[in-house]
Amino acid sequence: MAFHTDMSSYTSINQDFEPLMLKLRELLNYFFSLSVPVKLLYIFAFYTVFFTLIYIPIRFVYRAYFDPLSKIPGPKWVLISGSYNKLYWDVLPGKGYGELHSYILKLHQQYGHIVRTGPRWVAINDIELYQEVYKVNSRFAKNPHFYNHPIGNESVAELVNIHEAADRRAAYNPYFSKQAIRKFEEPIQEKVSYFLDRIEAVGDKIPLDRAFRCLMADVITTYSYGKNADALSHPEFHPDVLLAFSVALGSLGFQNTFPITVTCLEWLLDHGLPRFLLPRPVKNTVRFVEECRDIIMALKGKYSKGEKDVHTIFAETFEDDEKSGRKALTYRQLQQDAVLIFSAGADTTAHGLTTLVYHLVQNPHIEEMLLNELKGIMPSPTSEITETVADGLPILTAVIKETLRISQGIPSCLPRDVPAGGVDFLGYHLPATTTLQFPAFTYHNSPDIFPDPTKWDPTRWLVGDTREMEKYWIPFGRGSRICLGLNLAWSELLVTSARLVRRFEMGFAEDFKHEDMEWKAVFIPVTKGRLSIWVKRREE
Ligand code: HEM
Repeated sequence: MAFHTDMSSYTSINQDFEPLMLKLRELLNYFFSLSVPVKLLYIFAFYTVFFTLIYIPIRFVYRAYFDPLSKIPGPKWVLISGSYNKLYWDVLPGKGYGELHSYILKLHQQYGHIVRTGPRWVAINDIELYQEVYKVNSRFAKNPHFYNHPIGNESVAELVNIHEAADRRAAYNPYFSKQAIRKFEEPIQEKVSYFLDRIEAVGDKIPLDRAFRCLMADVITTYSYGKNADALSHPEFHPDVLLAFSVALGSLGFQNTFPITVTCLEWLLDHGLPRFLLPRPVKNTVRFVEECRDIIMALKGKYSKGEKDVHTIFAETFEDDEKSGRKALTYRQLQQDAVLIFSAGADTTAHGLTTLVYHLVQNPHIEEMLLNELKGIMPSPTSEITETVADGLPILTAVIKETLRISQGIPSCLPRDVPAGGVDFLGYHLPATTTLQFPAFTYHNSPDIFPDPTKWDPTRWLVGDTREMEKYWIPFGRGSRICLGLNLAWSELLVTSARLVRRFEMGFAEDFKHEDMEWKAVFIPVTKGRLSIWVKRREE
């Protein structure tokens, strides 16, 4: 069979393209003749136009209509860019900053129990599914993009590998059991006594939120490192160490989005960058991290010489554990855990106590109920109360539970990833690596479970069957990654609030403004301003 080719058509196509090719060649010649900066400018302009007019719109259409998650309801704007979402909620100052939890609550009210909140993010409002995801030995691991801050990505809280995390926690768990904390009661009582004396001496315009932070910092450092940070003796309750910690906390979103900046800073410091060139907050933060590291390394040195007289929760991490096969922690892991335990132990509990006093002052009838309960056990305003006794008091327990519900514990989303094989939730298939969000804020604000949910009302815990409320009460998280310091925090909350309320009448100071108690979620809740109060010792 013969093939007949019509060569004349090829010739005509070539002729059609010739002017175009010539134009293109001219353009290229022109481009190569430009200086380097102008060339770079052109490249930048080309990419900008390509990304905004072609890549982003095509990707958006795919995400909105063809992606496996596209059937899940939710607003469309969140699909434009995951990176932009991160900037909007965690980095850029503005309406969104620290408010993702409340946005998610609104989305549930609008779209239902499951809602798409980003290209790969799905938020869920269903307590049975929460329990499935946050259970002991769950297959849903912590999300590696969220739990990734250069200052802590090797710490126990940011370990995303389930087995590694279980191993590390096994080293710390014995120090955080109820019995272990009870053995430590004396130093807690001592520090609470000093705290009460200090605020009594100040009397008026006490920045109580800061004083609570100092108290918690002193407890956690004594408990963890066997070394008191001595924050409470600071005249304004604002020592450098806590200032540094606030800076580190405030920069978490930035660190997470631009980790390279911290890596560069570390590299520069290791290679001789003079400290005086750093702005004061950064300098303080660097010093804070280094101090935690030095304390922990000194302890390790002592332990390796057999001097084990100092109590430290790090004892099991200094050497290999032959029985379980666990390796000793590296220098960096130890440093990061030292920083983490300090930070996890100070601000969370302090924010809870701040919220407690803020509401108690506004609800004298609850204060009266609590005081009467306490008077039955603490005969004088300066009486102490043990954790064991305090733990059985119904009104005190109700006040703390309601406070942690309102103050949220950690309001951030604490995201978990769908494991290999995907899952079917609420009628939708969620493929592996979908990131699930279950902020406590959603559950603590369920109106069917907690009627009038924004109202601080401890009496709701005192009537009828509270089992359903307990299920929805998740300030410490649940499952294998539940708060490591839960028993310590509970003990601090009980003892501090009981002794504070028994000893003092309290009121807002003249300079206090309610708007100062508005908070944003910077991982944990951070209030806009100070809880400024006066205290007066109650009569015997
Ligand atoms: C009222 C006080 C506290 C609250 C509401 C609270 C809340 C939480 C929550 C919700 C988590 C889970 C985070 C996640 O899933 O990523 C957590 C983890 C953790 N908490 Fe607390 N916490 C408190 C006090 C403390 C204290 C006093 C310590 C002291 C050691 C502590 C140490 C930790 C650690 C190390 C983790 C990480 C555990 C892991 O990832 O396996 N917390 N906390």
